[in-house]
Amino acid sequence: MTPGARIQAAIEILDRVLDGEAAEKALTGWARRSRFAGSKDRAAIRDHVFDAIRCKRSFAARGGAMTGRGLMIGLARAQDLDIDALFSGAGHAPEPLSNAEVAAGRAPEGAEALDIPDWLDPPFRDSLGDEAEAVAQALQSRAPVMLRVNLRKANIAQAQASLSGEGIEARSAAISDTALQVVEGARRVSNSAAFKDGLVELQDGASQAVVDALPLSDGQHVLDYCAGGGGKTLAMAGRAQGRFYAHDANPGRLADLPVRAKRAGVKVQLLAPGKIEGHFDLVLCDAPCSGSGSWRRAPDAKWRLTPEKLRELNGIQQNILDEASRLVAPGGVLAYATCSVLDSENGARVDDFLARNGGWRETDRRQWLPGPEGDGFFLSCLTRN
Ligand SMILES: C[S@@+](CC[C@H](N)C(=O)[O-])C[C@H]1O[C@@H](n2cnc3c(N)ncnc32)[C@H](O)[C@@H]1O
Repeated sequence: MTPGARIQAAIEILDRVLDGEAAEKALTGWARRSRFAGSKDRAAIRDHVFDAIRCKRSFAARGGAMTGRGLMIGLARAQDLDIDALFSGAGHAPEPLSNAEVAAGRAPEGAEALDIPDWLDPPFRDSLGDEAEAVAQALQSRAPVMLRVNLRKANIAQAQASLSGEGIEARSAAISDTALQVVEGARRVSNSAAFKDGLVELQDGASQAVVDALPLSDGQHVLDYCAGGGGKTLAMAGRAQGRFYAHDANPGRLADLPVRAKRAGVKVQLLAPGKIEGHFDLVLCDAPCSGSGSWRRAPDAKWRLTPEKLRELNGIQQNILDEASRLVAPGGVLAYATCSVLDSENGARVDDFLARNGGWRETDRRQWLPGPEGDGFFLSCLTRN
């Protein structure tokens, strides 16, 4: 496909996304209908689509319309691409710009320029203070591809050597001593021997840093209360020799965990909702949240969040803290984490829990902002007296 034809494909996919279809579904549907497209075409189109969703407001302003075509004109202007060459009308490229389109478009301003919804601008700024603009800008760009080295199976150097043998270059990252940042060959990772043999997992750097910060030690009974796919369960099991349990309100989410645990060479026991017995030394609640710290990876979530949905999430987070706190042994730790940068999901939830419950003290609180090696994350460790 020519660069122009890739732009036309992105326009068609974005029109579906603007009509309400999820980005991944729109991309998959397009790929299924377009067997002629090679893997490089699909990757380039995916990049265009995700770049445009991350910067939907600012690109629409620059491009003069909130349409697939407007977004791609905005992208071409923002990224200083050759518009006449891309919008040539030749072959499968989009039609040249009309005089009205050439005249349309303006520099975005304020929250629009930062690609933050207007309603969210005040709580976003209140939560992040002087860092708000830098964080919004970080959320406008692509996320790094990060791996976690499974220390049960390899050290950093061994994992790097194995990856390198398959054309994947990865450098160690300051955010965690298990983290590698892939700098070349990212698309080959999931088919590599290092991945299939359990030496590495795909995991964001800040997710790894959160696990590094947990008070884990050998022999503990550890419950991952909101385990989802089990990324953090496996990261914890990679760090210490203990008994690891995974639970999720939606047990279907745990479906892949047994296979992943086997690949990683660790044991994890799954616990069904309502079937948790006893107390644990450490209970991790990686709570459902807005995902605002990881909007680079899932940018449509940024535009779907509403004040009502955020309030609903705050209620769920409060209930999870209450439920999980009952499972912590005396002297044990309740670790509350989100991949959000919004205070209503982070510090405010913990403060509310502490105000309503005696017998706990906060022994750690940390915030990671979206950066070159990781997403935004929050962690609070509450120790039970
Ligand atoms: C942020 S995700 C977890 C991601 C996972 N820890 C990982 O690292 O891959 C949050 C999870 O919480 C689960 N969840 C939602 N409400 C819950 C509840 N009341 N109790 C337990 N889990 C819940 C969701 O099904 C979802 O899988």
